Amino acid sequence: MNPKAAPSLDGIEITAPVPPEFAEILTPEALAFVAKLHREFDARRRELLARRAERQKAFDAGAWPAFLPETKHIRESEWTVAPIPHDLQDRRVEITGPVDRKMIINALNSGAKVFMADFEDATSPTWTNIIQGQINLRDAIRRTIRYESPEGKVYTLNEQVATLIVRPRGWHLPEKHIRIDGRPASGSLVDFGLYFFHNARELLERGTGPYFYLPKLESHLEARLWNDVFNFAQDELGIPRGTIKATVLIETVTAAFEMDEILYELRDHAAGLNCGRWDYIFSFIKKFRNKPEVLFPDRALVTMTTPFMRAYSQLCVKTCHRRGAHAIGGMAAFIPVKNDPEANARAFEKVREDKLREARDGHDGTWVAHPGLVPVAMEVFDAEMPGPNQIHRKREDLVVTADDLLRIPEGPITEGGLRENISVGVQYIASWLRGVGAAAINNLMEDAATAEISRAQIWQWIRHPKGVLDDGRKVTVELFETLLDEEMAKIRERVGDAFFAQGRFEEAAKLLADLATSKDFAEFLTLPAYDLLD
Ligand SMILES: CC(=O)SCCNC(=O)CCNC(=O)[C@H](O)C(C)(C)COP(=O)(O)OP(=O)(O)OC[C@H]1O[C@@H](n2cnc3c(N)ncnc32)[C@H](O)[C@@H]1OP(=O)(O)O
Ligand SMILES: O=CC(=O)O
Repeated sequence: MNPKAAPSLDGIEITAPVPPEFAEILTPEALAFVAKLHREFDARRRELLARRAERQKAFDAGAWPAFLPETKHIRESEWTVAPIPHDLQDRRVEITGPVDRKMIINALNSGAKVFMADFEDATSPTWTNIIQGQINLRDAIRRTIRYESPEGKVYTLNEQVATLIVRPRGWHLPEKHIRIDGRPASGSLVDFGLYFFHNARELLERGTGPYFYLPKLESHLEARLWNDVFNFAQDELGIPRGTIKATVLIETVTAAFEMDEILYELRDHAAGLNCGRWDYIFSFIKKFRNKPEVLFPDRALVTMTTPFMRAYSQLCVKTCHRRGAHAIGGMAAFIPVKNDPEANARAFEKVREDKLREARDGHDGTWVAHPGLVPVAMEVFDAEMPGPNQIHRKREDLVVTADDLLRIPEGPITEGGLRENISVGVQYIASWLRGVGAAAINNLMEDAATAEISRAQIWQWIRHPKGVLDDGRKVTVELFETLLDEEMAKIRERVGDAFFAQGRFEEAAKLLADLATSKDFAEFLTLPAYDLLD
């Protein structure tokens, strides 16, 4: 791009305030770049979303996902992804977190190898969060970031920090405050475009690069769209193709059948795949919600050792290693428990077990949600993985079939499980509406993906003829509403009247009730919730 040419801002409209510090991100050049991405790719994005809806109709009519016959040659031929840069070779522990200023500093300083800065499920996409997040990342990359807490504690970066990877929003999410040619811009292209425009060169000059996590892909065609976006963006800024490196979250059941194809589409840009386990569970329930055979037990009973989950994570390892890419594990939702040493020790042990299984299965690294968990995961991977990664372990012994990927978990639905889904759903949505996209609830990390599981389960249990509690009661709208009232009373008692009144709990409960009881299943809770956000 010629920096001297005046960018055209025709057709670009910003419907939210732009104070001077936001204007440093929303420069005419950066906005023109985002608009170019939009004009080139938004129609395809919308076509791919329509394709998702068509596929849903086929699942509702009885079809199941399968390994695609038309891409057999990709699965069966030998090829590898392009070489992985030096600072993504060792990814044994990755910490994730929202693009909050203090947390960015804490995460980069945490001792983890990688920090995944999240514009997606850990961030409530208020206008301030999104644009301030870009400011925070810009300053972190240039090492000028500083934060002073209300108590006067000053935060700055250590000499040695984690490698930065950014997760833009998924293809389904709009950015309602930026309209281009009369349409809301894509959240993915806004997050990617602003970050890439402002930072790609700076990152390269500092010896790293523009690295991304790509969420919620449902097919290799969606990966192809990202690849085309990357090529276009690199050409526009005069950066060699292949500079961007992307790790794709395998967090939809349809993507699990297209892991080879996704890596193939992105082969010049692919760094690996990651098992986004919470969204994966959500996707499984969502895609098959209308199938009589599919009914999940309580959320707490579906874990990484449940056969369909284990099958998909093992297939991820095998696929990645055959293609020379990293297979990153997933998130243990346990976080440190304050003021209860026994519960804290149990949480750490759960995380340790989870990471040990991942390391032994062949994963090259894993996710943690909290700096306090970095040493636990690090210790496990240091003991199990002496080299920077274990891509050499090809795991040819593993055979994972379509049936393995589609094995339905079994187990009871309990009143406790229903109550937990209701309580967590309300508390998380209320937090999101207050502008906080990741929250500690009942000593677990909850983000958009975990709340999606909760509300999807309630919806399905109400509708499925076998949605029956282990004490014989059918889950109905009436039972849901009774328990919702009771859980709301408990939340009120716990948080106090004043916070309850201002904490958006009533709106959250209404939204949860709409999501759980409406005839149609909402694709993502963050879409109707976004209408309630500034
Ligand atoms: C399913 C998925 O998509 S997973 C990926 C997306 N989800 C996430 O990234 C969630 C990340 N985790 C978090 O946001 C947080 O850990 C929470 C919200 C769960 C808990 O946060 P808190 O309640 O602040 O925890 P806690 O009080 O124990 O924090 C202690 C310190 O660690 C910091 N901290 C906690 N988690 C993180 C994190 N992930 N990154 C950076 N710093 C963190 C806090 O800011 C706090 O810092 P301070 O002592 O300097 O003030
Ligand atoms: O994005 C991660 C997940 O587990 O979902």
